[in-house]
Amino acid sequence: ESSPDSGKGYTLASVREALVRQEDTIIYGLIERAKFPSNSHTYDENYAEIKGCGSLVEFVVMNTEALQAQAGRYKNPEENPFFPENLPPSVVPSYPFTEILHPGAASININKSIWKMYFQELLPLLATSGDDGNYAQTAASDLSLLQAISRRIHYGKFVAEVKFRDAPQDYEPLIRAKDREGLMKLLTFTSVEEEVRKRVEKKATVFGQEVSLNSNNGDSGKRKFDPSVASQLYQKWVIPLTKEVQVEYLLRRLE
Ligand SMILES: O=C(O)C(=O)C[C@]1(C(=O)O)C=C[C@@H](O)C=C1
Repeated sequence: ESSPDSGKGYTLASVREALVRQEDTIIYGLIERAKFPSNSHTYDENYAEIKGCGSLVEFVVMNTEALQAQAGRYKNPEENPFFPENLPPSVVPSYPFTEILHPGAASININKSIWKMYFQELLPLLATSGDDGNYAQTAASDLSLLQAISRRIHYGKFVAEVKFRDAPQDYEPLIRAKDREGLMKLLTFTSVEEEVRKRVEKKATVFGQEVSLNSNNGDSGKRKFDPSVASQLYQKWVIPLTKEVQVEYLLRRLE
């Protein structure tokens, strides 16, 4: 058995609880990004003219990640950088994070796909067209939302680990056969996915409403963003990519 045997506190129920809490962070992130219009200069390589960085958002993300790496962010196995190349080492004392994951987990980082999805698919649904000049703030809100989405998707590593520990006899033959389809089927719980999508849409509706003290006005019906964007995000990208991470993790689990 090559796996670390610590991490007994992790159960399928506890990792699902963590996923539920992360929904809040993602929805707040959507609300914060929706506060700004599209601000296309943030993403325009010809606008920023920053050497070696491309667009302003890349400049902000690369430099923020470098600073956060020094402050120890990526010592936590839940965190995965968007630009892992040339990150400076941590300058702070290390914390003994529970080593529940198989070492192969470190080689899984699908942030390139998440980045593409975010800018090509999600942002056009979320941001209304316009320009208010707040490019730095826009880039900062993109980064914190990207980090929340990335953390959730890569949390699939933890989900896969507890599923494997709960039923190694079911997973091992599929892993040895490199049977991606079989693994995908075994780790899928359709009814749980349905619950996740419904809860996310409900949270997006509740968190996104205008709160008024004047009870006569009641709910003005004004929304901070379209709740269906949150459910689409989960249905089309977050859940499928979390499952992809689980398959990738399981394929490395017996190495
Ligand atoms: O809760 C699980 O079992 C997960 O694997 C997480 C998740 C999700 O991404 O929300 C993914 C696959 C399952 O079909 C159900 C839900």
